[in-house]
Amino acid sequence: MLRHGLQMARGLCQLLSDKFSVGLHRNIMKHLLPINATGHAWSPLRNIRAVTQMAPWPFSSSQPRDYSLPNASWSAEMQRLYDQYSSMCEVETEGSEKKKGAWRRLPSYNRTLKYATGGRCLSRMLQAKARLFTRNIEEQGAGFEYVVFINKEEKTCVCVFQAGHLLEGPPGHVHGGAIATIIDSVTGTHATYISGPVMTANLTINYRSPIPLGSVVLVHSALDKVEGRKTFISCQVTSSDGAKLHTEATGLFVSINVSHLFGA
Ligand SMILES: CCCCCCCCCCCCCCCC(=O)SCCNC(=O)CCNC(=O)[C@H](O)C(C)(C)COP(=O)(O)OP(=O)(O)OC[C@H]1O[C@@H](n2cnc3c(N)ncnc32)[C@H](O)[C@@H]1OP(=O)(O)O
Repeated sequence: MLRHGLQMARGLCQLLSDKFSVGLHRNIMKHLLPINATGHAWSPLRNIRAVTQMAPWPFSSSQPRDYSLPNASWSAEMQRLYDQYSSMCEVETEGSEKKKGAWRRLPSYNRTLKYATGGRCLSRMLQAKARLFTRNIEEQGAGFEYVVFINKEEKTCVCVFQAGHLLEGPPGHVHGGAIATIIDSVTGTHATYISGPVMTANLTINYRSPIPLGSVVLVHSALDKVEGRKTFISCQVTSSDGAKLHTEATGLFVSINVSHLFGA
């Protein structure tokens, strides 16, 4: 329980770390880290620094898998684009100095908030088996292979996405629902980075040209505006060279108090 709670906390804190105050972290951590290994209440403020800074993973011999890293199923084009954006990311150099780069790769894990109950108690079985929709297929390359990079200065995101054979809709092409899923994931992650915890209120999609199964495409996400609790994002899915437009979308994301996910 502790391991999975901390796993999500690490991802969420990395996502939010540049943007938000300790006050928001306090709210999130209250839900993510309710008890420690000895059953005593955590002090979120006292432990946030340890959680965000801990490395390597202290509670298990194996780190949780970061699905945004390359694997053997990635095509040469996927790898090329990963390398291209990675080369523009900030990197730790010797002596822990950071080389400045506008881009940052976002890590990705296959568990989401473990304690979210949807307003009622989930069974332990369901909690244990819950997996992030896009990261629930064990066979590498069969489903969603993707990595998201965020540009902190331009407030844009790019996702390099390779659609596997299980995402077929029309013969030889990607299912519209799978395209909607990757768009929701990228724009939702982007909105979370900009505004903190959000939920998708509206997603409008125009499918312009089919995406061949197995191909690599780019999902470009841009911030349109923030109005109070509403974050508006627009998105384009293009071929990897940018020449062909596959899909266009706009999304509205509404900021939520995390307790919204806990039935409060
Ligand atoms: C916790 C974070 C974890 C992060 C981890 C990150 C790592 C992992 C990344 C994975 C990334 C996956 C990203 C998937 C993201 C989902 O797929 S979320 C799932 C799908 N979405 C839902 O289930 C949402 C269901 N709907 C709701 O819960 C509620 O309707 C909402 C959206 C929270 C809004 O309810 P509310 O808080 O009561 O707000 P409400 O007062 O109704 O509306 C606020 C404003 O928005 C407007 N509005 C609301 N809905 C609409 C609408 N449909 N159209 C137009 N305007 C609207 C209202 O008119 C109002 O406007 P103003 O009057 O302020 O101008």
